[in-house]
Amino acid sequence: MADPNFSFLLILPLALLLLLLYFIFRPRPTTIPIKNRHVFITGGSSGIGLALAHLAASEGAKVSILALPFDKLEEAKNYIQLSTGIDVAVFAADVRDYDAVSKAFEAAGPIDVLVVNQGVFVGRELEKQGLDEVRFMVDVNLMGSFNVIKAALPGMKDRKDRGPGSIALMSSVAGQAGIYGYTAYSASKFGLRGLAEALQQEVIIDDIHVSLIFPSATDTPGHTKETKTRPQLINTIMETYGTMKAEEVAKKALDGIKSASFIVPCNFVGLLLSIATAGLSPQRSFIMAFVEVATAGIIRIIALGFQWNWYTYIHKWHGQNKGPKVLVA
Ligand SMILES: NC(=O)C1=CN([C@@H]2O[C@H](COP(=O)(O)OP(=O)(O)OC[C@H]3O[C@@H](n4cnc5c(N)ncnc54)[C@H](OP(=O)(O)O)[C@@H]3O)[C@@H](O)[C@H]2O)C=CC1
Ligand SMILES: CCCCCCCCCCCCCCCC(=O)[C@@H](N)CO
Repeated sequence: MADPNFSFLLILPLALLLLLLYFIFRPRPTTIPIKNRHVFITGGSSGIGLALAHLAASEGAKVSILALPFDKLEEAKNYIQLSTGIDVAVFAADVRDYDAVSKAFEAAGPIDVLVVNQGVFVGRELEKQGLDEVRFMVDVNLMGSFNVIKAALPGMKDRKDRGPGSIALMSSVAGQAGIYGYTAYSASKFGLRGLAEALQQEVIIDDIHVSLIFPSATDTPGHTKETKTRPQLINTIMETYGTMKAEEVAKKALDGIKSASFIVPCNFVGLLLSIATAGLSPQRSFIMAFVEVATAGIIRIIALGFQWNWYTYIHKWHGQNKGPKVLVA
């Protein structure tokens, strides 16, 4: 049997740490109701956005979706209406066009939950990627999110006695770690994190709660299209981590929004990454804060293990087994 004094010495500091974190963790927990609320989803015509729109409608939300003016928008509306019986409002706009986005929000009326989900991705090494493709990703994923939030925020702030609001941003695990072939995409998604961390401080007094969602690779029309054109090296690296279903990601995302979590991982790898990159992000669960503090060292070792694995792999791919070639004069 362990010496009781020894157990006490071990448990006491942990208990004190838990107590300290309980007093300091901010912002305080809250919950975001979904039933009978107006949930507005950009990029709601396909993949993760469509699955989320369907799930929110089936939980009794009034759902609006925004996407480019293609047939998919009407198809999505009919699909959700047929399977849930809930009427869906659709708005055709390019998130890169602020005026068009603004008009959509004027027509949509007050929003309780805004999900900024639209996104484009073309995996390719920067050297082989044109600046037009780089700009495309930054414009749609990052600037497009600014356009959407700027256009929606005044109406969301004006909500009188409507209960807590939410702004959720769809990032990616490539927005937590830089991944080979994703210089532009990762930059656009890392950008969302700065936006989200600062925005949460600005809108907390309006009872608006920001969530940043980090899906791993997910089986969607956008993903299927991308895997056909991206370099084989990316496909091989990604294969290790598997692919989630859009419905699974939607469930994790909606649960994260409901519990007003700032960081929302969607699978185990995402959870590891969330702890590894906790940094100065808000934390609404003191238990998670405790996990972050208690595992910081070991998580860093695991992260370094991943880097070791990736770099070894990249060198092998280029026909080198022992790391970078050293030029000897
Ligand atoms: N699938 C994956 O592996 C992962 C995806 N993500 C992120 O999840 C989000 C959704 O991705 P996913 O469902 O896979 O993608 P899809 O390509 O299947 O769907 C993207 C959605 O965004 C809309 N969209 C694209 N460009 C614009 C634009 N300029 N203006 C308005 N709407 C636009 C599309 O509309 P339209 O159909 O009209 O073009 C569509 O509704 C993205 O932000 C993506 O970065 C994150 C991690 C992994
Ligand atoms: C401490 C622990 C560290 C764990 C690191 C694990 C890294 C996982 C990499 C998963 C690759 C999925 C990228 C999705 C890119 C994307 O967003 C898609 N749109 C592109 O298809």
